[in-house]
Amino acid sequence: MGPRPNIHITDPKMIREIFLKYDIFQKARSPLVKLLVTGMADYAGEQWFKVRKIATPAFHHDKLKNMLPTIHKSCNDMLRKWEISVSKDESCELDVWPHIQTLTADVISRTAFGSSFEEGRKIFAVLREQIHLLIKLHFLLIFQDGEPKFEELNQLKVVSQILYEVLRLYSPAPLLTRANVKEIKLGEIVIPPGVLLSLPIMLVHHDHEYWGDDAKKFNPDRFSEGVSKASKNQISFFSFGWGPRICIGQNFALLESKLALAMILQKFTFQLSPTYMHAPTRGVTVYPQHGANIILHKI
Ligand code: HEM
Repeated sequence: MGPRPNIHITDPKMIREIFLKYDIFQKARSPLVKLLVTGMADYAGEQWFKVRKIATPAFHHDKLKNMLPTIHKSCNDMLRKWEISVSKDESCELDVWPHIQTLTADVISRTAFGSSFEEGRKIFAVLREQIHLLIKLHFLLIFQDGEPKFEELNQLKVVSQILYEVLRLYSPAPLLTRANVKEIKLGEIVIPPGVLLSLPIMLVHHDHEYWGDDAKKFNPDRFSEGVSKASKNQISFFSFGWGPRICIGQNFALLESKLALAMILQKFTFQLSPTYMHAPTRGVTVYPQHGANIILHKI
């Protein structure tokens, strides 16, 4: 679309090269996204390097561990509301999508503002522009294949596998874009400067060549030996991007999702509502167009 040539790159080797040469293949965003997202995710060169260096310790394992009680509080608030909803009949139908959106916003404001001012200031500088990225706890979409297999879910390993499989099938960012700042050879192709390169996560994530015959199926087992062994090619999964500019918040997002899911499953069982319509669509991120209606049963 438009006057700029745009090449879709689906070859994992080329995708890897684009992510590694991040100073040549720079992030390219539409003016609309630029309006919504400013900050580290949009910086390049020296400016990016400095901010990333400052922000990285805020996402260190120990820091995340300390955030756990805060995330726990936010999850509890959500679950309390669900308990009130089911209290009369021991079950009820609920569109949980707005609840999940509130949870992600709540966790971010508590973790960013609730910690010491200095720390909060640093984290918030990073998080401010990323709130939209947080609205992506897509675990409910796992129901697309019928009944969920939740019996084994008391093990966090299984929860991780489920989260990765949901991120594979419904990557919140379905496509990443780059533009090269100078002429460069990519594989056998010479690319003049300014060409748009689209990295279609959704296409690569659904490709039979890398994921096998069941590529379109929900099968968390494929992640049983970790992300790198889940597909035939090391870089076939890149919901969080890849390389030096990989998502800084990925462990934060996974921690929050795991905890939320584990807590929900301790208090509720659920089934898909007959009114649920499976129609994931793309806004700023991929989201369930008609909400996520489920029937909750209190345990
Ligand atoms: C499921 C949740 C998330 C997904 C799928 C996701 C996805 C991504 C992706 C694909 C990128 C790379 C974009 C590119 O290369 O063009 C990215 C970068 C980034 N993400 Fe996330 N993200 C998530 C959660 C978060 C959270 C929770 C935070 C902050 C707390 C965050 C902060 C960032 C930042 C700051 C960058 C830019 C990093 C850099 O340029 O060095 N993300 N994210």
